[in-house]
Amino acid sequence: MSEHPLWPTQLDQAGRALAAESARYAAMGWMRGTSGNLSVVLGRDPLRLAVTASGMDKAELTPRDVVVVDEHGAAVPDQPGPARRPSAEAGLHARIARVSGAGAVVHVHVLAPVVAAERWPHGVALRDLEMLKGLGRGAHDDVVTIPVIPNGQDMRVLGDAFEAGFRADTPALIVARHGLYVWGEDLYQARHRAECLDWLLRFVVETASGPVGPASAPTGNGAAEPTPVLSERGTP
Ligand SMILES: CSC[C@@H](O)[C@@H](O)C(=O)COP(=O)(O)O
Ligand SMILES: [Zn+2]
Repeated sequence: MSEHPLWPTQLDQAGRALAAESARYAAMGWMRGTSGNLSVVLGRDPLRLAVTASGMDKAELTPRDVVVVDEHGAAVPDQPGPARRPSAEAGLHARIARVSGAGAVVHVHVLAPVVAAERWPHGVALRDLEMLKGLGRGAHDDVVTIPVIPNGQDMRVLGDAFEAGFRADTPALIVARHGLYVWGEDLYQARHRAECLDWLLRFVVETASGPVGPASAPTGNGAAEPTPVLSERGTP
């Protein structure tokens, strides 16, 4: 018997949405290989999320390739669907959903955030760009700093680092040398934010100037000097 009587219906709806969104991100090249994962909140008391199953081709997910997890990202007993392992990063999804109050969290392996974090490892500052309105922020007279945390495999450590830098008005996080997390009220708001943020981060990466070298003094971007990166064409 399921923990919650609404689960089978809720999970079916969530599974359809998660599979459709995953296919869309995969077609965009943001979920290469088996990378990336998505979640939606099913309930808050106690916290329960439907998260994409681990290690699967995210272009090919079916509505049954989702797992219900708890506030720590652990699969709860008596899942309605087939046995699946939850995303290895479900713990960070749950933490983000709990701390931010978001209804959906998306994690994609898109390149621009990772390149930006390489250049500004203490946070990527964005300002004076119309696309900031897509994050719910001002196009002018506002500086939006996207936090950067180090990569790791322990989701509690990543969750602590996320929470330490969390601001309610900044719905995104870059995990260095890894990828991007964005959240919103639902999967659609989260995607719209992710798309705007990709544009913004591509802009700052492609318009950044200055020598490539070890991180040092702050720059006009409000973060650190660049460290070595490859361009999107793969050249230094
Ligand atoms: C190219 S595999 C990348 C994974 O290690 C991980 O970072 C990822 O995004 C997907 O993990 P998953 O467990 O399938 O949700
Ligand atoms: Zn990942």
